[in-house]
Amino acid sequence: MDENKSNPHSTSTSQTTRETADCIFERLRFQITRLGSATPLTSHIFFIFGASGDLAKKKIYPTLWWLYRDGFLPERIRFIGYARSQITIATIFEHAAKYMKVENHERETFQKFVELNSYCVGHYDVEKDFQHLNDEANRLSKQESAHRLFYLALPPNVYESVTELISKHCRPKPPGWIRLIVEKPFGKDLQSSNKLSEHLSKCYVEEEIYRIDHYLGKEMVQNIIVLRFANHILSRVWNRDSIAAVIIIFKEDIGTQGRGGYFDQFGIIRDVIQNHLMQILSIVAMEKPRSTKGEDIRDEKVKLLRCISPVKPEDVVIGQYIGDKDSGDVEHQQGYLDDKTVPDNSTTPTYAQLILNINNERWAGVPFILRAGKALNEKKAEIRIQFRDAPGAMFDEDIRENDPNGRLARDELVMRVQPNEAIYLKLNTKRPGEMGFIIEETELDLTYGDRYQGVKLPDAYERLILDVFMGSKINFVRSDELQEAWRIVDPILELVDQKKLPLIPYKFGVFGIPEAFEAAAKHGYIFRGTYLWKDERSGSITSKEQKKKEKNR
Ligand SMILES: NC(=O)C1=CN([C@@H]2O[C@H](COP(=O)(O)OP(=O)(O)OC[C@H]3O[C@@H](n4cnc5c(N)ncnc54)[C@H](OP(=O)(O)O)[C@@H]3O)[C@@H](O)[C@H]2O)C=CC1
Ligand SMILES: O=C1O[C@H](COP(=O)(O)O)[C@@H](O)[C@H](O)[C@H]1O
Repeated sequence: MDENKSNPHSTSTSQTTRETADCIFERLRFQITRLGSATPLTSHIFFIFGASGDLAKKKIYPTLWWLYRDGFLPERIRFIGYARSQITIATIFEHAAKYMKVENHERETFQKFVELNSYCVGHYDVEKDFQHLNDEANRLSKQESAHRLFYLALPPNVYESVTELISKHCRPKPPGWIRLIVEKPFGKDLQSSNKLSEHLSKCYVEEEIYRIDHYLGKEMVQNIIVLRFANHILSRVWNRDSIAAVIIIFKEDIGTQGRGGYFDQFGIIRDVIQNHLMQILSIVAMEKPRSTKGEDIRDEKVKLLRCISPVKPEDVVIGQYIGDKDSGDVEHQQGYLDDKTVPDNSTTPTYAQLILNINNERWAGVPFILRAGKALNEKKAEIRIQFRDAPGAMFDEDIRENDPNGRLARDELVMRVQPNEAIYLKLNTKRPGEMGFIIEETELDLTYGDRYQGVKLPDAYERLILDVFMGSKINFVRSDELQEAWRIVDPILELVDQKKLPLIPYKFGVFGIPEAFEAAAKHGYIFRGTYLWKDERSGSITSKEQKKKEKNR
């Protein structure tokens, strides 16, 4: 018998899930109105520059749709796409369709959203095109003082002219405000980044600029601050006395997939480490901010970055993927240089590991290892805090008998940013049921999918675009943070660009580069390879199933 039918008070799982999600949305909407900055009745215009491009199609249009669908955007809003391509808004929506994930019951709402969108053709450096865009915006919003948000989903070579012409021709009349969302890369090195910052500061005040780093919008990255500063038990051990090493890992199981034109000019250090991983590092290691205000948090991040010396060449390992001709997977047979958008003899790294030292009282001597690679065996991002060995030799005999490594495993706190967000603490326990002290590794586990069933975690772009509407800058990068992050990697980038560091080839689909593991071990990060994550231990999940699950999320 169907229990739900017989009991009017019971709900089906999907109903419960929907209700949980509704409660969360309701709470969020309340927070937004309380913060008041989205001012629901004032007109807003959201401009998407580079509307014909990849990011716009995959992330920006879908995010705007989800925010609109869930009732987070101001009532009076228009969206205007802008690019050089002679296309229509219909074409843009056709291309973005598969990323929008519109459900059948949402069709009517979606249609309303589509009707709020339009597209303007124009160049990125022609004054009259921007004047025309401004006229069009005024006509559509019927208000010259509508608040305006500009998303620059554009390659960096046009940032300067676009930002100048927006400021010159497309500012709203007061009291309308303007907010400019700038995508990374913010420059190519310290010098070009400073030049861009100087240029922006001539046309905009800092409050108007939102430098987006989408990792700052990820649930687990946002949780680091709470985990660290709302748990006394952790704050006592969060230092060099207890922590042996910290490793922040980014892995992708795809290659450049046709984005080689962009990637080859930047490489993995600029693409991922200088921004996403350095941002994570600064939150993991900063001192406690005075408050949760954006400026207080960013002040602490900058202070921390200032304690890091530029990376030394001996602390760097770089690599480039090659095709694995024996692989059954056609994509894995293609190396980086086989990508048609990559120059034939490119030496751009697709894998890098940098080991940093933070010269302050809390962290001196603790290696911070930043590791990122494309075309590896899995997609994963995580932070591992490895604690020091348990002192005293009490279990030595028992370990020698039972453990091939002859030493106790180190405790490790892992924050899995993606996929399947989780926080788990790896610990040693007595193997249950055994007579003696047979020790095995296990975990205290907070897997979000189990603990928070039915809770929808918004996509990083959803949170960040909403932040811009609300005028919250906590999750955006300040110019001095940016400057410090570039300072740390700048000398290494110079050596990489001059081809002065050995580039290690690795096969598409491998776990990583042995030289990087050896360097991490030499600095004190011990990887035993004996621990199995709970799902792997129980055999309940194979990596293919894991992938499938992730794809369906
Ligand atoms: N794609 C992604 O997944 C991510 C992208 N980003 C960042 O977002 C920004 C946009 O990326 P993405 O959408 O991939 O880029 P695209 O290469 O798709 O470029 C976006 C649009 O810019 C215009 N454009 C492209 N090349 C040039 C050029 N040389 N000169 C002038 N205009 C040009 C094109 O529009 P038209 O010709 O119609 O004017 C194009 O549709 C970049 O800064 C990138 O680093 C960040 C994170 C992820
Ligand atoms: O910024 C970038 O990030 C993506 C990875 O983002 P994720 O949210 O899927 O982890 C990366 O593929 C890309 O090269 C880089 O520009």
